[in-house]
Amino acid sequence: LSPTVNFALRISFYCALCLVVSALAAVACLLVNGGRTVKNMRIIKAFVKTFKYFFGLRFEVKGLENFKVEGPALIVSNHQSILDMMGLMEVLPDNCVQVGKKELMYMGSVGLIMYLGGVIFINRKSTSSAKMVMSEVAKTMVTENTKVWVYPEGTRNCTGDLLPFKKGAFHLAVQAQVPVIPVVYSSFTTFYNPKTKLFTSGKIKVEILPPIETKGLTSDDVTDLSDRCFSTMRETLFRLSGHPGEAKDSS
Ligand SMILES: CCCCCCCC/C=C\CCCCCCCC(=O)SCCNC(=O)CCNC(=O)[C@H](O)C(C)(C)COP(=O)(O)OP(=O)(O)OC[C@H]1O[C@@H](n2cnc3c(N)ncnc32)[C@H](O)[C@@H]1OP(=O)(O)O
Ligand SMILES: CCCCCCCCCCCCCCCC(=O)OC[C@@H](O)COP(=O)(O)O
Repeated sequence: LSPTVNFALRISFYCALCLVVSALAAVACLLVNGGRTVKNMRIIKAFVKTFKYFFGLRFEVKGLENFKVEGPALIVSNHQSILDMMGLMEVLPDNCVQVGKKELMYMGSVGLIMYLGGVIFINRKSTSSAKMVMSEVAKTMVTENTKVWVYPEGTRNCTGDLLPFKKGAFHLAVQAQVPVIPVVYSSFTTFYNPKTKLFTSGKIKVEILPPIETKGLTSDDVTDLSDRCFSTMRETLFRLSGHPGEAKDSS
């Protein structure tokens, strides 16, 4: 098979798997929990955790104990590909919902399963409405004791580096006065590259970093908090991906 055909087949298979399994999982969620609730994430996680075996992907996870903070927290991680849903579900703590773009809601059964799992949809094209939704989330995550997972790059990026962070996630953490827990996935570039049509089996290193406290911080500290997270995550990304040189060059 030519690499292009092989890539197309594997990606199509991934999408088909997501669509079919989402439909099955939606039935399970409705039967068990009856509607939209973060409790459904446990069911979704159990299904998605089997996907890695179809693609020969292995996860090596470090730092899971850093999720064991009492109460709500904001989790931020790097976003490389639609394949990230496997890595997300590999480590997802209980009572945790994700922030996603609203377009995802219209992906058939995949949109339905996200809705049932409690995913918070934002309109990226309207900063003011996205900010409003996220301020609301800052309140509910405290009263309902949930964790929130945000991809602060705001879009997929499979270059082996990080895009500059959007601020919304860090405003959210400061408004809710909850700790920020960074999670870093090693670069996919050795086994997955949509530009060169590469998609083979591979190993992904995942590291959950220690929580960064935000108690007492105000909106004036958001940029600083975001910059701190960015530099620790970028360093970790290069270390996990085995490019220690790049970490030095980039200062
Ligand atoms: C069973 C099988 C199933 C198979 C299938 C699997 C299903 C699995 C189920 C479930 C998994 C679900 C997985 C979902 C995955 C989704 C992934 C995505 O969709 S990633 C895209 C969306 N995510 C984001 O975009 C990040 C969040 N974005 C932000 O936070 C942005 O900041 C945003 C949208 C709020 C604004 O973006 P701006 O482009 O306008 O950029 P800015 O620079 O950040 O903001 C502009 C100004 O507004 C201020 N600002 C932002 N937020 C603020 C706030 N809350 N309060 C006050 N000021 C704020 C900022 O400080 C900035 O101002 P100054 O430049 O600093 O002066
Ligand atoms: C109506 C039928 C539509 C068919 C859809 C095919 C199903 C595809 C399944 C893939 C499911 C994986 C979930 C993907 C979540 C994700 O990773 O979204 C990417 C966006 O966050 C980032 O936005 P951007 O990079 O800016 O497009």
